[in-house]
Amino acid sequence: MESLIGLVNKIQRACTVLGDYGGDHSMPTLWESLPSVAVVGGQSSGKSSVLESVVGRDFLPRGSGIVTRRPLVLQLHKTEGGQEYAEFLHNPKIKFSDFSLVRKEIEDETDRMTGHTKQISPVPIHLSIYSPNVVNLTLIDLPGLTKIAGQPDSIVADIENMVRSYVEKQNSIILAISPANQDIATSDAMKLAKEVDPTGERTFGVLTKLDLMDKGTNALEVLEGRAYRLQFQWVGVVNRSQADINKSVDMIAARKKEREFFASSPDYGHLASRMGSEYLAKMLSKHLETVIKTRLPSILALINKSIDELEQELNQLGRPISHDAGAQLYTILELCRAFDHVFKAHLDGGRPGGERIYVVFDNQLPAALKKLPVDKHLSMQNVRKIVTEADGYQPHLIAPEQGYRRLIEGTLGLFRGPAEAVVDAVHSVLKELVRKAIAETQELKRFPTLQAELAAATTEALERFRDESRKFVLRLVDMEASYLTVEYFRKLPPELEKGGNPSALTADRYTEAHLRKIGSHVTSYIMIVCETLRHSIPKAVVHCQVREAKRTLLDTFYTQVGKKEEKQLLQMLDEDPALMERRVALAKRLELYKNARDDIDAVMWGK
Ligand SMILES: Nc1nc2c(ncn2[C@@H]2O[C@H](COP(=O)(O)OP(=O)(O)OP(=O)(O)O)[C@@H](O)[C@H]2O)c(=O)[nH]1
Repeated sequence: MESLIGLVNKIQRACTVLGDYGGDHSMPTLWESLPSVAVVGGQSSGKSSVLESVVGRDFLPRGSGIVTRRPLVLQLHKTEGGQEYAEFLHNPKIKFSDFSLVRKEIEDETDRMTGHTKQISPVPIHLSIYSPNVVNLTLIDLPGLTKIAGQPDSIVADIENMVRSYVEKQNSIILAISPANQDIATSDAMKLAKEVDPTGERTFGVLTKLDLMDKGTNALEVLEGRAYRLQFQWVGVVNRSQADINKSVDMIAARKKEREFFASSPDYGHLASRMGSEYLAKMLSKHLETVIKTRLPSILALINKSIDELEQELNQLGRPISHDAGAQLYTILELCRAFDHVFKAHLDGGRPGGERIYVVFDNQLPAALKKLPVDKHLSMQNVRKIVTEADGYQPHLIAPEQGYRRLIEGTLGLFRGPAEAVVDAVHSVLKELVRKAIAETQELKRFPTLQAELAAATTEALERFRDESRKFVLRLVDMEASYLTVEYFRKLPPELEKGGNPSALTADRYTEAHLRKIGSHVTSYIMIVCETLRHSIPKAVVHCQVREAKRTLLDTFYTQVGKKEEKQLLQMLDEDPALMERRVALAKRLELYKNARDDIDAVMWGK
């Protein structure tokens, strides 16, 4: 069975490759749920020394100022034998067996991310060490908490925030390093540990520099848990001094010296079996393994939940665009179809808006027709004027035929206005419905360019339908004026019959009663035409605009799209760049989670 620490190591590496190192809360993070050991302490407290003695190798950068500027995820893999080597995740091809080159690479890789500005970065460096002399363990080396004068406040705050972001996670085991030659009450590590883990249930206290304590004093108060109580026992260590380092005392010698220090110490002899770097490494490894074992089911549950969330969001965003022109054309047509479906639902029902067309026909048109100034046009004065003018110097013989025709033609001209108004009103409704349909078509949301092109194409089509419809309805009005319904007039009582005397007729041809009769005949005729138009205008409008919008709204657009080259098609399917980035990020995160699930499954089934 793969070791549990090995499993977490693997997932951790995948996290870094796929850009999950916590902090970004716009997406589920796996990194934050993985148990790990974070090493914290003030500057010069001995963090690097502890890490090096746990590994048994010199490999960490040294120097003045802030040396650790990026978190270093140090994964130790115990091997059954063979050569010791180190490997960086950012450059897995190189196996370092010279550990001084590892130090150089940590420095270079830190600079690659932060430049030479000496800034800090939360993006971790991953270093794996394979050796028969290590225990399986993952440690995260963090920048030293520092209050040293001369360093900018912003960096001090940045470091503190970064370190805190690591140790405040409930899955983090805190390895708090404090130097024994300093009052524990002033230890930076313990201050932070107390803040994020007040009950001390995930803090391991490590006391360094026991050899540097003033003669006659000892650290038993701390090591025996009386000065600062933690759930786990304190571990004391003795690392190489600066002088040892300068003299290149190797790690094997240093560990031996450390063992001897405790074994021979009158103060710490009774604690010797649980002191020193080797003990610390074994104890941490065991603890980490236990923590991982208990957390694994909840990590798996989190992974499954996150996979669902990520897949759901990815589905909403839609698949990425294919590079094949045929597939692109297909996608565009599918999107148009989706739009057309929504648009038709607005017109035919199911979605609101179509009923407004009926309102135009049922309210707006009758109201406009009612308001027409027919009475004014057929006023006595106007009737007289038109009738007398119509016959010129020749009096009409039987009936004022020309007068009738002119009066009717003139009045019917009034109907052009309401007819055009209906066309425009329906055009506005259709335009609005198209706008709504574009906005409501979920599938189109990610394609702003296609949306704009669809809007332009539909506007152009609707304008064409409107122009056609306008011509049609005006022609309906003109038709009424061109040829009158003769039956109506034939049914009127003949003028002659009334008086039976043509001279009497000529005499009263301009009398008020006669003119009023003409006006009333024309009015009745106009009312009949009005009733006809009230029905035929909506029919014409539906035929030319509404039915056409339903049948052929996108026909011209389809023809144009069919002629486009691959590049132009791709342009039409331009997506919002933020959305594309999001899709890529989600896909990467999903890959991470799926792989992690497979890895965990493999380990659990392998048990
Ligand atoms: N004598 C003695 N010196 C130690 C011990 N631990 C660390 N030192 C020395 O203390 C100095 C600082 O140790 P580091 O391990 O570099 O401390 P650090 O916390 O990593 O320091 P920064 O990375 O600068 O934050 C070095 O000169 C070490 O040799 C110890 O247990 N005994």
